[in-house]
Amino acid sequence: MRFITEIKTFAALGSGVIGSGWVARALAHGLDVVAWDPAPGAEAALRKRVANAWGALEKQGLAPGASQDRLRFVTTIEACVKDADFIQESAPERLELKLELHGKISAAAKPNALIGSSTSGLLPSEFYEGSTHPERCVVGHPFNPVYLLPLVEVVGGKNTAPEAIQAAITVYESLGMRPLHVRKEVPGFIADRLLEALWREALHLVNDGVATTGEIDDAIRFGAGLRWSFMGTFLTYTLAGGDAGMRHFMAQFGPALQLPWTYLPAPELTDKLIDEVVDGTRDQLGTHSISALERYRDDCLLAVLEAVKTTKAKHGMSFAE
Ligand SMILES: NC(=O)C1=CN([C@@H]2O[C@H](COP(=O)(O)OP(=O)(O)OC[C@H]3O[C@@H](n4cnc5c(N)ncnc54)[C@H](O)[C@@H]3O)[C@@H](O)[C@H]2O)C=CC1
Ligand SMILES: C[N+](C)(C)CC(=O)CC(=O)[O-]
Repeated sequence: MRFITEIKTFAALGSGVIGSGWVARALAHGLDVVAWDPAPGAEAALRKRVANAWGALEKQGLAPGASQDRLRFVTTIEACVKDADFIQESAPERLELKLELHGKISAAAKPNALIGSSTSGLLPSEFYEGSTHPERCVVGHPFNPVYLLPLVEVVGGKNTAPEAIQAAITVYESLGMRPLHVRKEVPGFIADRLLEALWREALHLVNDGVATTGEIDDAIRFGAGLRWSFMGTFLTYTLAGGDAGMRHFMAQFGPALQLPWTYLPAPELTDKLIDEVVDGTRDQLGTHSISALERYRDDCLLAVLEAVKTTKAKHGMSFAE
């Protein structure tokens, strides 16, 4: 089967935080977008989110013909997918819901149109179980905000054709993304395994009264967060080993891994902990609205992306390296 990789029409099912991010990215790349979401008021909410992202996308550079007017909102799954060249599902993270939804999506879609799911960690072999032509079904796990962050984890299930993985990578690249093929189908894939470990420890620190949510965020944003935008943990720690590199680093800091610094199992989400986290982040928000902070975040990300791109070029590297 030849899967469609030159896409003109992008279908988005589910238009919450992530679905609307996909819609904004696809529109900015000059595609026609058809969207469906069953919630009352979903179309207005989607158009508002896309409008809030558009300023950042204009600064980054729109493809010729890109326009918010090329978004069409429809009222059925079938109308959303029947003419689509590529389909991206961003529905709630519930296995039963995705299983049922993908049965309907895949039955109505063109047989060679690729189907991607934004799931953060559910297994494609499970939720594509009842799909028609499951060989074209993949996970394309993006990162928020989808319209700016390049990473997309591409994961196949037991029925996914290797050519479909390659074809999905081609499509995501055409949308300006940096696909990472997760070769083994494991819950949480790669990135969320890492992010969730950090998140668990952060919740323990709040629960144990060690730090507020704001202090924990400061511990990230003024330290490791700055270097993570251009260098990952393994290479960073190689440099931290000095001239002897990772071998010296392992000898010096490896034994500390045996000390009980981290808990890993998540704390119980008691009402008290939830209140502390919510109150802490409310203090951090201050008088800023979510959409104002989204625009601030987008401007910061554009600045970081541009700085990393320019600096890599100075060192003879491409952005994707
Ligand atoms: N929020 C995040 O940071 C990230 C979320 N994801 C994944 O993206 C997917 C969507 O998550 P969010 O956008 O955060 O959720 P959300 O709650 O913001 O949006 C979900 C949307 O799905 C709609 N919906 C409800 N039932 C539906 C159905 N049967 N079919 C289609 N749509 C339906 C809702 O009306 C809502 O607009 C999930 O699989 C999640 O794991 C992936 C990366 C990051
Ligand atoms: C919280 N989350 C697991 C849904 C986050 C992601 O999947 C990726 C992200 O954007 O951090």
